Amino acid sequence: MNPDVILRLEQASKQYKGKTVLNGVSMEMSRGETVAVTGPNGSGKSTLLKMMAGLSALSSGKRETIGSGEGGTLVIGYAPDHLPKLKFTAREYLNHMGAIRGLEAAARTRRIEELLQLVDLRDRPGQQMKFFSKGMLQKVNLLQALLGDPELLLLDEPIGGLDEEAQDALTSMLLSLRQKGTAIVVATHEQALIGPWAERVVAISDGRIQSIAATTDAMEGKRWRRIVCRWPEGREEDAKAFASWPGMMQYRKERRQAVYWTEPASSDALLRELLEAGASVDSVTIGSGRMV
Ligand SMILES: Nc1ncnc2c1ncn2[C@@H]1O[C@H](COP(=O)(O)OP(=O)(O)OP(=O)(O)O)[C@@H](O)[C@H]1O
Repeated sequence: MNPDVILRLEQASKQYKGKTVLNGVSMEMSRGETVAVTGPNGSGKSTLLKMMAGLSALSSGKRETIGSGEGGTLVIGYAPDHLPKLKFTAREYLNHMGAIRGLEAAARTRRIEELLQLVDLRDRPGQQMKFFSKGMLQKVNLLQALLGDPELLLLDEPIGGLDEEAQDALTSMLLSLRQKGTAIVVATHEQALIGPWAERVVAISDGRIQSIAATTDAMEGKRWRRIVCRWPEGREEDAKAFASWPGMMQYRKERRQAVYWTEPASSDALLRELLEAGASVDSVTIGSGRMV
């Protein structure tokens, strides 16, 4: 595994009662990498995040993680798409979650107060979460994911219910976490949330990755190699599997051709592997900036 890779899914599939909701998904997350997962309702975004979090078992395929926690564990923070309305106050709930994550009492209180400073929760003293608005619950949800100082942060539709001010605060929080080296995956419908902080956008539909693309902001001035090749009939899955090759910036299927944009440092190895795997290369182009 590439030394920066902290999580890897290989041909991961998920079935619920015989119905396939994720089908052969391969993807890697590296330290500090930021990814937005987009796709229509029911396409499998939440399922993908739960599998990445280790909360939902794979029906088939492989999940590997390597982190800097005890014994190489990866410290993951996960915020589901909503929190239930519980009979706890925000502090009680966060304290409870912090204890589950193994934070000792003093550190827990410090961390909770530090995190509460980041969001303007506006709860009343002693107010239980069952009386919280959707936006207030969402803020607590985000904070519980950040409690353990995660190396990988997984946020499922974090923007739902947040007012404009809170959305801006979330974006700047994601940017500063990225600078700190936290890897972030956000499942979202909101284009506004993608641009400023995500480097890659993974589009899924019908339980499969349809494309992986670098965002325009992330591409500014970046150099790439564009490799166009043809795969023999029936090898679509192999063609797509290369989309998660290390250094891959974008993959697109164009009629009978597969087009890969890769970082220059990875392009020779990628070319060799493509040829060895049976693809025939039509062209290699050098470029920078927007990938066309
Ligand atoms: N626990 C479950 N049992 C049975 N089916 C499930 C379960 N969880 C998800 N599904 C099904 O899996 C499919 C993918 O659901 P998922 O929640 O991952 O999609 P999504 O892209 O996150 O959708 P949305 O944008 O609406 O949140 C859906 O058809 C859903 O009904």
